[in-house]
Amino acid sequence: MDIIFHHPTFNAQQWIEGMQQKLPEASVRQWQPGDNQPADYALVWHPPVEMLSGRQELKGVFALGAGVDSILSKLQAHPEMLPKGVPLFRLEDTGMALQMQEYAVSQVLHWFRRFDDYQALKQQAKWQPLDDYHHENFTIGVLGAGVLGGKVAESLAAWGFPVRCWSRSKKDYHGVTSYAGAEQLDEFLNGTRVLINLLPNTPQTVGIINSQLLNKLADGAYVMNLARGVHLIEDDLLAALDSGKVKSAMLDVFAKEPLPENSPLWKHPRVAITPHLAAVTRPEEAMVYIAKTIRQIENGESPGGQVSLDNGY
Ligand SMILES: NC(=O)C1=CN([C@@H]2O[C@H](COP(=O)(O)OP(=O)(O)OC[C@H]3O[C@@H](n4cnc5c(N)ncnc54)[C@H](OP(=O)(O)O)[C@@H]3O)[C@@H](O)[C@H]2O)C=CC1
Ligand SMILES: O=CC(=O)O
Repeated sequence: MDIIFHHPTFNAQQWIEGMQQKLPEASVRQWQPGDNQPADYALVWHPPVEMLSGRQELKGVFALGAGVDSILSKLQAHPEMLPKGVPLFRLEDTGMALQMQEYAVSQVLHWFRRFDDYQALKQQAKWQPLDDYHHENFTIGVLGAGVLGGKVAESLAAWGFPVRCWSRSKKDYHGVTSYAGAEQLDEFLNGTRVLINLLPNTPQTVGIINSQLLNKLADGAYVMNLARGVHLIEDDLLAALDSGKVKSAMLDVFAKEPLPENSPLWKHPRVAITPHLAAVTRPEEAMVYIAKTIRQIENGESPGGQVSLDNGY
């Protein structure tokens, strides 16, 4: 079995040795331009078109992340990049759900305990106890209730918050009210105080967090974007922050990354920023998952994690 690997920043040696150890029967190599020797599987992130095109012999391509938007958008321009019938897999959880839970829970508690307000008071050397917020007025809405959104929603429900989620199909997560489809989006938004985005980037979800949507949230809402920058219209968020409709935002992803130095988001006192690391690929967990999936394919089973090219996620 031959496996080729390409990632613009990961330590290729670590991945080659790790995969080799997990699949001793495999021969794993870092793909180099000009290498068109046969391969059974490809592990990729931002793959050059020539790495995959024409490789009809592939039994699977593995995206080394959860979101496959960058691969799918490249496929639009170069459909030959994924030969017909070759399945595309992505990482499901592999340690990312826990990271997303840590990120979301810590920030929700930060807002709920009004640490942002106390930080602002501290700047003025003001000793001033504020009114408590109450769980019943702190409804959390998670946009996108898949592998990551579902786990985030459940972890926040465990803290006693009213939690709801929105997805294409109905969910049954513990302590979480499920809304599904475009027809239930308004109901989901109505009363949502904290909006957390974990949708995939698809033509249906681009620009979904816009003025219209923000205006449907509870007054003084909080917005956390953990999915993709293109989901959020940044100017609409800034307007909602300035009007007071949105009280604070925590952003991990941006329409343009790295976020340009002249973006007004940097200087906004009620916007917190992290550089797209809410949940990163953990090599060891990812390799265990990929090796298991490869074994399932080799045994003729149908593993999970296959991307639907029709749905775009
Ligand atoms: N900032 C970061 O560091 C990271 C960001 N991400 C982002 O998080 C995203 C989510 O990952 P993951 O949870 O694994 O993905 P999943 O595919 O498991 O979940 C996606 C969810 O979105 C729902 N959804 C998709 N399209 C629509 C739509 N049009 N309307 C309503 N709901 C929709 C799906 O509904 P249904 O269940 O019904 O299909 C599903 O619940 C990734 O695509 C990636 O962009 C991921 C990792 C790290
Ligand atoms: O943003 C990261 C991913 O895995 O998707």
